[in-house]
Amino acid sequence: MSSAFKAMRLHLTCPLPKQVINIPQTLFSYLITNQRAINNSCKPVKTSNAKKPKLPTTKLSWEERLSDTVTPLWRMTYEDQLQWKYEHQKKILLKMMKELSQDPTRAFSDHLNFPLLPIVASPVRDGYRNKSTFSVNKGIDGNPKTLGFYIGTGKAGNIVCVHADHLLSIPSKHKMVARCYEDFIRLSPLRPCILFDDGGHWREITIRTNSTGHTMAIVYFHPQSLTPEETDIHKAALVEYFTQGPGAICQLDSLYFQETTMTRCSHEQSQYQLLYGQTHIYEEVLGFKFRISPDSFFQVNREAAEALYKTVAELSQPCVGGTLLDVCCGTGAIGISLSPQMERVIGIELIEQAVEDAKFNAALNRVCNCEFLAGKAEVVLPDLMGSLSSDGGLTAVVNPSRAGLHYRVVRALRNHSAIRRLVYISCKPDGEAMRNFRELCCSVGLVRRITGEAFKPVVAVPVDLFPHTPHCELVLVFER
Ligand SMILES: C[S@@+](CC[C@H](N)C(=O)[O-])C[C@H]1O[C@@H](n2cnc3c(N)ncnc32)[C@H](O)[C@@H]1O
Repeated sequence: MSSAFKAMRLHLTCPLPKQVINIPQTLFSYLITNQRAINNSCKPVKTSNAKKPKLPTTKLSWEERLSDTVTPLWRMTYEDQLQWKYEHQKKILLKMMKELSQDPTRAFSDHLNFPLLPIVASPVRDGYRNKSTFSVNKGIDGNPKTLGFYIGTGKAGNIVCVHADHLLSIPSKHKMVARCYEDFIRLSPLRPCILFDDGGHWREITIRTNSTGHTMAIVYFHPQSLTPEETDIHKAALVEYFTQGPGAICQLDSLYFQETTMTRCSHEQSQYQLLYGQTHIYEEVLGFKFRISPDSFFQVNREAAEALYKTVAELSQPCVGGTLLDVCCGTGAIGISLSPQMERVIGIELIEQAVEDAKFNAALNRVCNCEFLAGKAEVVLPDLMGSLSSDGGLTAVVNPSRAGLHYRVVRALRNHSAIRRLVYISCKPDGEAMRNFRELCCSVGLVRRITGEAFKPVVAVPVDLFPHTPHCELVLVFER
């Protein structure tokens, strides 16, 4: 048995403090005072008839199978993980070079003709996530009110929800809140919402923590045909559970509730309702303080995010003094942390709560040279480019989600001749980002209305934000 495997076994046997597993249910009474709410929408959960999923034919336990799904590198030493990721990023860059070399008018070779610097390790390896989302579905014992992560797929109809107590990437506080929420929904007469049209209500929970231990929980709920008054009863029960019931052990600093009929919903589409506690969570990165709203993005590994932002700052050194465009800026972390070395920072972000946070964060840190614009980058940036002064130079840092940048964003950046250096940060460079790399580097005329000089990649640095998983952030610098 490998030492990593032994370590995991140990982890599996003592995942949480005992009192969290044995939640004293007698302390807590579910506050249902409105019988109509029960009659109308609360069919009891039939656990006895629930079909148990088939046991795996292999000798792997469910926990090992989940680890293999969520953190597939967990069996390797961290040094081996870094080596694996480095080689993987190299393969991706080689693929990029191969694609770029297809452009006959550009003299790209199909090998790496720029440096791939050593991978930057995460300062923390276990329990590093500051945000986790636990799903609700049928567990290994068939209980449909099980909180964890999925094995299997909806398409194959073989989803099993496995408790995440043993997962190396998740901190014990998140596991504790998830277990308590599971206990709560098991006490609730409302059914879980496994499929949106199945009439159930309780959905996933997201837990955010900061480095000082503050905890925010966001419960997602499908209202189905409940009236607001009926829903209020269940919100009150949730608050009671986490403030006076067994869930009080979690010491939540804020509890949010979002009623939603969609998989993912912004605050504008359906409000995040603060049920109790503080409105925001705060985090410190590179000496700057950041306010984070429930709807805002924040890098999941704070310590490694510091390493990422330091890397970006070093790679942006040649542009000191000019204007920085922080495209897809979230709560402003990159722009604000780079603001001391820039004359001006302009951030663009889709999520309104994140833009509000970014503006607040600039003021909180007494940073006066940052401004943040709300909207889709593909709408905001093309309009902005014409009015941008190129005095002192113009640099872009882009950090899109997995969907990559819209073609109009790339076109706007390429067609502004003052941008000589562009830093592209991607956690999935072999996905849609690859299309962006082609659009940034293709010769003029190859892509519709791209008239600006082409970029070329000059240096790449992988930064590991996600130990035990195959993912890492790739920082890729383009110049022209
Ligand atoms: C990977 S996060 C990066 C956030 C930030 N750079 C940071 O380090 O915290 C990607 C961000 O892009 C935003 N986003 C997604 N699509 C966008 C779009 N079309 N226009 C502007 N922002 C977008 C997301 O809301 C998210 O905040």
